[in-house]
Amino acid sequence: MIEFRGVSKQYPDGTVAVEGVDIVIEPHTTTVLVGSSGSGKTTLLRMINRMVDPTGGQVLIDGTDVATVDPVRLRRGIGYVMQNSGLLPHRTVVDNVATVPVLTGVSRKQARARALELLDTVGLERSLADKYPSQLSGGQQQRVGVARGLAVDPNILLMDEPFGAVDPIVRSELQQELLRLQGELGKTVVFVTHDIDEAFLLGDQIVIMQQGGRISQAASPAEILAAPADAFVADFVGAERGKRSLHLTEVDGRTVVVDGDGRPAGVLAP
Ligand SMILES: Nc1ncnc2c1ncn2[C@@H]1O[C@H](COP(=O)(O)OP(=O)(O)OP(=O)(O)O)[C@@H](O)[C@H]1O
Repeated sequence: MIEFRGVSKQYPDGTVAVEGVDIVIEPHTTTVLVGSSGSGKTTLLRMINRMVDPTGGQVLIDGTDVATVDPVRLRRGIGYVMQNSGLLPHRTVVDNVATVPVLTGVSRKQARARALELLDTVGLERSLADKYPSQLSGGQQQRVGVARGLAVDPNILLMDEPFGAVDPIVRSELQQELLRLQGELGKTVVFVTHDIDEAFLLGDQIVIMQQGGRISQAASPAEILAAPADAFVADFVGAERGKRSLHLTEVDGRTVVVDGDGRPAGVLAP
């Protein structure tokens, strides 16, 4: 279990990124931190693996304050997947996945064998193993990033906008893949996104952040939809959903799909 207790973060320049946050993240569940740009999502995520240290409060993993754990040792049990995959460009796919296990003392041969298995796990052909990241599509690179995050077999997987930089179709595939993976692996996943639809799809728990790094609501998708905590949540959930809600209209005898802003999104085949 991951617990935030009264956590705040003020950066040295005075910016308050996170203010008095309390969250409980149950094991083997997915929690999505969602909110607009600058609402403190990445800062919160990075406090779990001590890439950022809080200036107030505590972050606990299974009851232990992470401030008391050596960061390098802590990160061995926590996978991290970032936007744009963060792969090393001069290393092959298999080496990118195997790098951290090798650093932690696993033999090269074993790490490579495990990396190849992980390519299977994330739905990549093993024939890609000896290619370089630039030879892969954006979606394939993100899958390698997920494989790398899983390489040390962590209990906790942190994902910072991992699907933000790919096109909507690939994004949808990656979301489905993550749901499948999570069903198989049952990690404790903490996922950051701007996209409320992505949050509703992936999250067991959704934490809606507002500017100034305060939580507006932390609850299941159903609870948030049924009873938004305040006008901010209602607006955030409603406005975002409205934008994406599609409806059909008839134009010149053809059925056109129109989004919530009135823009045509496609034409249905007759
Ligand atoms: N190292 C830093 N020094 C000073 N201010 C920072 C630093 N990192 C982040 N901030 C500020 O803290 C606030 C929260 O940033 P953070 O990146 O956590 O938000 P976010 O919700 O993840 O945003 P985004 O969705 O744009 O990534 C912002 O105002 C940001 O400018």
